[in-house]
Amino acid sequence: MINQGPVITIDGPSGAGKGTVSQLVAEKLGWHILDSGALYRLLALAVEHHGMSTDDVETLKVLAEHLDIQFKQSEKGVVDIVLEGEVVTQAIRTEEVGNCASKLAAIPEVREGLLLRQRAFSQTPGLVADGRDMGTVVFPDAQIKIFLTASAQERAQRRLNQLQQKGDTVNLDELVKTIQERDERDANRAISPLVPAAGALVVDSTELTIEQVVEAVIAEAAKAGLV
Ligand SMILES: Nc1ncnc2c1ncn2[C@@H]1O[C@H](COP(=O)(O)OP(=O)(O)OP(=O)(O)O)[C@@H](O)[C@H]1O
Ligand SMILES: Nc1ccn([C@@H]2O[C@H](COP(=O)(O)O)[C@@H](O)[C@H]2O)c(=O)n1
Repeated sequence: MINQGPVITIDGPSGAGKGTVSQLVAEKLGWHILDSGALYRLLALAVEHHGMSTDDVETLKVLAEHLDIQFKQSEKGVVDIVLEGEVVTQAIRTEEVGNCASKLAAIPEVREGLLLRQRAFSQTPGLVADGRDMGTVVFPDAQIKIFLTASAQERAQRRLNQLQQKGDTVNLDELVKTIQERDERDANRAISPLVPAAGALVVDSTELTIEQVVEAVIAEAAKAGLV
């Protein structure tokens, strides 16, 4: 595998803060970012848009390899996620799409189809990659590996706040249940299960602020001589 520059991997369960922390660390370091969960979510949305069956795994693999996806820097400084010409930045963030993504993510052909696309994000000056198997499978040679977690209750509360800010009506108990179901599926699947990579620093953010988690990651990068 050719790694173009150093890689920091941030894996962990849903709502642990991976995306938020990855974004801030990447901004501080001036590095690229890979939101690998977005790729699984985009595939789930494409499967739904095309009314495809998830039984035909070879066709799913081809779709994963060739899906027309763009991450476009918009004028407002945010990244627009574009699927087959349509901006789907918000549409991929629902719990429903997350669940479909998690079901597709258990199919080996889907993971194979996305593997090289994910590795292609590794470019100089460096990459912060967030997901479930970044440190174990996609970037096993990464210089820094973080496993970011938090209690299911805290993660559900964070998700609730996030959804309420968008004006969605949600129920905390239902969110805890869906989050636990997704964790269970992600951690127990036969291929690339969600586990801390060997040598990963495990950070439990239940009692930490976002800034404290970012500092912990930057401190690791500094220890390794990356900053
Ligand atoms: N340490 C923290 N303290 C409080 N809130 C946090 C913390 N970390 C993240 N959050 C908030 O929790 C919510 C979920 O965070 P985020 O989307 O980054 O999680 P994630 O791990 O990437 O989730 P997913 O895997 O489902 O995409 C966001 O609203 C974020 O601002
Ligand atoms: N490296 C990854 C990233 C994600 N997944 C699966 O996709 C689902 C959605 O991911 P989010 O991070 O956007 O919530 C997730 O539940 C995983 O099933 C994955 O398998 N590997």
